Amino acid sequence: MTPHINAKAGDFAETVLMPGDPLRAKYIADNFLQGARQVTDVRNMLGFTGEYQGKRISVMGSGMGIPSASIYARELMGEYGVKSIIRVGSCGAVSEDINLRDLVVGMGACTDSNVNRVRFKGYDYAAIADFDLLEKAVAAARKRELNVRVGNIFSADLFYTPDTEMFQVMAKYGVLGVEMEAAGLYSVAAEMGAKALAICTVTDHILRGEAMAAADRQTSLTDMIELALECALQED
Ligand SMILES: O=P(O)(O)O[C@H]1O[C@H](CO)[C@@H](O)[C@H]1O
Ligand SMILES: O=c1cc[nH]c(=O)[nH]1
Repeated sequence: MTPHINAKAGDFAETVLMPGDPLRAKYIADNFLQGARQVTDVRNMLGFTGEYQGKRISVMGSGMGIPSASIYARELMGEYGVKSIIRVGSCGAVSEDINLRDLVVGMGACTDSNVNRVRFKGYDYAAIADFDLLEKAVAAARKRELNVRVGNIFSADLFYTPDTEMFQVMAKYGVLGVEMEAAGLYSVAAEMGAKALAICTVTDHILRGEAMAAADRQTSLTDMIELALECALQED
């Protein structure tokens, strides 16, 4: 057990899907995994392990923001033998050519958080996805003819930022989506010698003020979850 996870040794599979919302973790376990059982519930940050097409896979919530996600990723990779974490999140778009329901794969993650400078002795750490996972996700998306975009995302500390002009800067620099965890998840994985990838569904367009309707949200999340599971299937 760790301070934040009360699973037993061996309860987690080596590959974990990680949404921010613990209830999305339960939804994935209930609807996509066979024989899933709950393995942790500290602070209601639920985690489950089951099977997908015969392969053992886990799913656990990360909470919102880099500090929360970093705790769970660190404990899973450090104490439970987890080798790959695939984030399945939501994000907001800032570019004209990104639309609701698009899937965004975070090849890299910019951030306004200071955590990676703390880790990296004040220098700028380039937070990048594991290339092997990235390749698998892109190949699986092509096979499924999913509309995925691959590139930089931005992991923000503040959901309600006072600096809204920054959204225009992000758009100019080609940021595909704004979310709150990937830049921390990528550096924890690097620190632990493990693999991480963030896949996000565009659930709102920040500059256009659009938000996905509930029915659309369900279908698009399904595309993202199945894509992540397809990647997870190919992990060792
Ligand atoms: O839908 P999830 O995975 O929680 O991701 C996004 O949603 C939350 C903010 O509403 C943040 O965690 C952000 O990263
Ligand atoms: O962090 C997030 C997630 C979804 N939409 C946003 O605007 N920000």
